[in-house]
Amino acid sequence: MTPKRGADMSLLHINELRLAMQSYRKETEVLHGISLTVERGQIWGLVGETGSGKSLTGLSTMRLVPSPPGRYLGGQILFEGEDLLQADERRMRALRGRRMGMIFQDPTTNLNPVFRIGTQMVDAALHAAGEDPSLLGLAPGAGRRDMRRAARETAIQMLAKVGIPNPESRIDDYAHQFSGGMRQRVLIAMAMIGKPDLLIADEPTTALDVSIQAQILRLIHDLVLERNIGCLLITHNLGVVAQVCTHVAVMFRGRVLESGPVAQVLKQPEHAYTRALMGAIPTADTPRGGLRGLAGVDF
Ligand SMILES: Nc1ncnc2c1ncn2[C@@H]1O[C@H](COP(=O)(O)OP(=O)(O)OP(=O)(O)O)[C@@H](O)[C@H]1O
Repeated sequence: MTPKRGADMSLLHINELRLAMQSYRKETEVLHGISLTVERGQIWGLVGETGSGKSLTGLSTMRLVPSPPGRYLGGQILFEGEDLLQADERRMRALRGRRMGMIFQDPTTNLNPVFRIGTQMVDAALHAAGEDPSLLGLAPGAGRRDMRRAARETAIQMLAKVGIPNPESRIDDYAHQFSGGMRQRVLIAMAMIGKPDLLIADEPTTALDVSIQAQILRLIHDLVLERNIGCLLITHNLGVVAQVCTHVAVMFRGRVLESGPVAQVLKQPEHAYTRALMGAIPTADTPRGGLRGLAGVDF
């Protein structure tokens, strides 16, 4: 389907998105009209406490919320003007891995333990290239074998890019042979191999040691800006937002409370909830046990 041009050609424009989830005998609205616009070169932090709807917003963008239990009640998800709520599964499969990449919290659940890293990356690169050899730097008419070879070459380059030492030999290792931080780098390489225009990262560093977290966030930041793509970074940690994001949307109970450039929102938060989240960022001066909890606070 050719996207309709005109109305909104932002990279991603989520417009008044409403989603309900069915759970035992009852349907509950969980996203109450989310609006958000992501342009190239922007890293949007989606921040908020657990259950505020961050992951469902990210998953909706990739149309990965299963239905049932999910049901969209209204709104649009415009990807370069094409409404993904109207797209069929075939169209979404073509977009995922090619135009959109996703990184999840726990790399172990997203890397298949049975296959070598290289096999999974080559498959991802071939999926992204589809029938078009030029996407792997090959001339038209290149055969499957040439495409495989080029895909492996691309995978090695991508592993080098995300900082895996000796990628020519490490590509033939299995996921369990990598440390947690290295696995997350491999997952980033896999998400980026199809040269996506939009990257969605859901708590990509939560499972990692603090020292490794900063490196991985820096890597995502640099890749997004270098390739001039857009990124949605889902986190419950406003400190992460302050570290790498250009923009932030603060979510609370299925709504965006406030959004805008990070410098602006963090400097002059309009909402008490944002101020409370900021109070939860540890600083060098924070005494042990001195962080304020937000549980039970009603905004
Ligand atoms: N499969 C599901 N069935 C029913 N309700 C769900 C389902 N998945 C999520 N929800 C509900 O939707 C709301 C938003 O969930 P979501 O996972 O998007 O929150 P989140 O902000 O990403 O939280 P977390 O930081 O814990 O991942 C929550 O109230 C959650 O209970």
